[in-house]
Amino acid sequence: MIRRNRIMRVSPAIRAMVAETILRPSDFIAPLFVTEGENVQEEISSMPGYFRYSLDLTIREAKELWSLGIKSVLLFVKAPDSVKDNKGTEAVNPNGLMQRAIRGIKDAVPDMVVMTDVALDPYSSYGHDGIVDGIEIVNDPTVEVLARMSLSHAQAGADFVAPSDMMDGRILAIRNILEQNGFDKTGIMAYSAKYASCFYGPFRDALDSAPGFGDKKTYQMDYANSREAIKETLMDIEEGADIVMVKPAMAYLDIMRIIKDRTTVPVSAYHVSGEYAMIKAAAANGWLDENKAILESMTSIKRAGADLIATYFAKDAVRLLNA
Ligand SMILES: NCc1[nH]cc(CCC(=O)O)c1CC(=O)O
Ligand SMILES: [Mg+2]
Repeated sequence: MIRRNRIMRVSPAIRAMVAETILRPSDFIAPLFVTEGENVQEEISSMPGYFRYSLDLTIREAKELWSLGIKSVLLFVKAPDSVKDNKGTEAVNPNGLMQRAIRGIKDAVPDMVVMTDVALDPYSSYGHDGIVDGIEIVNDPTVEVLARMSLSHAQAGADFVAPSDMMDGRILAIRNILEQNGFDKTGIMAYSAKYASCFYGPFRDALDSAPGFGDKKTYQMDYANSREAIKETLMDIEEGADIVMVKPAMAYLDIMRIIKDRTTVPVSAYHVSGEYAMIKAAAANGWLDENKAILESMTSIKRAGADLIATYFAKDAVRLLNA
């Protein structure tokens, strides 16, 4: 025997020397769920250990994330039913919860890269990402609202808007409205290859945003497909996306690898709510070691090509890296 592969695995020191994939705090984007009120902290039933926070506590959380070395947050808001409609009225309210949250976080932690979810579902009386006509989610009227929504986030101080809606043409419309209004330093992180996935279930609990009828399969992608992910992603880049995203993560690492190899912009993964819930549930039963599962998952996502990882485990992962 002249080829002894195990030599490179003999000791922790040797393994560290040849490790190809190293996680860093700045790899992570921490999603935050903001709700109305003061001193409100509500645990999400299907996401144990993860909370909706009122703005005051969201700001406290953002400060802590920054102190740990996390450079970016991705904001979602839980809108009360009373402001939901079929037009996205609240989505463009300059004093809406999202707009206040952006200003609050940028005031308190100015260097934090604030990214914002752009889609109508938290504001939709139908729980859909766009405007509903009959049983259809209509594309072009939705794009028009998403563009205005993005502008209002930029005006509030968002560094990146993150359209998660999967309407056609929204990246171009958003880039145009930002340019026309002088926001030439506001970026777009496009959810480009976003699949219609059961793994978003806990997130919809968090925001009370489950679709009231049907599903999202006429706009989000069919998980049977991979080449379509290339088409979607290359088009988003042509339209002006600065970062593209593959979502969910663990069941889509093949897509991540393809997208990484076919593009030259940073690629983000979204390790979604159901992926978080699976690890939490197994760990709670003593069936998985939670910390090990987190590090293995995150390292694998990065190894597959992700430059950035949005994950509810961001804080845990960084604590583990620093431990
Ligand atoms: N468009 C809204 C949106 N933005 C991010 C997620 C899912 C995130 C997660 O599950 O963690 C969703 C839900 C959906 O598309 O139904
Ligand atoms: Mg698209």
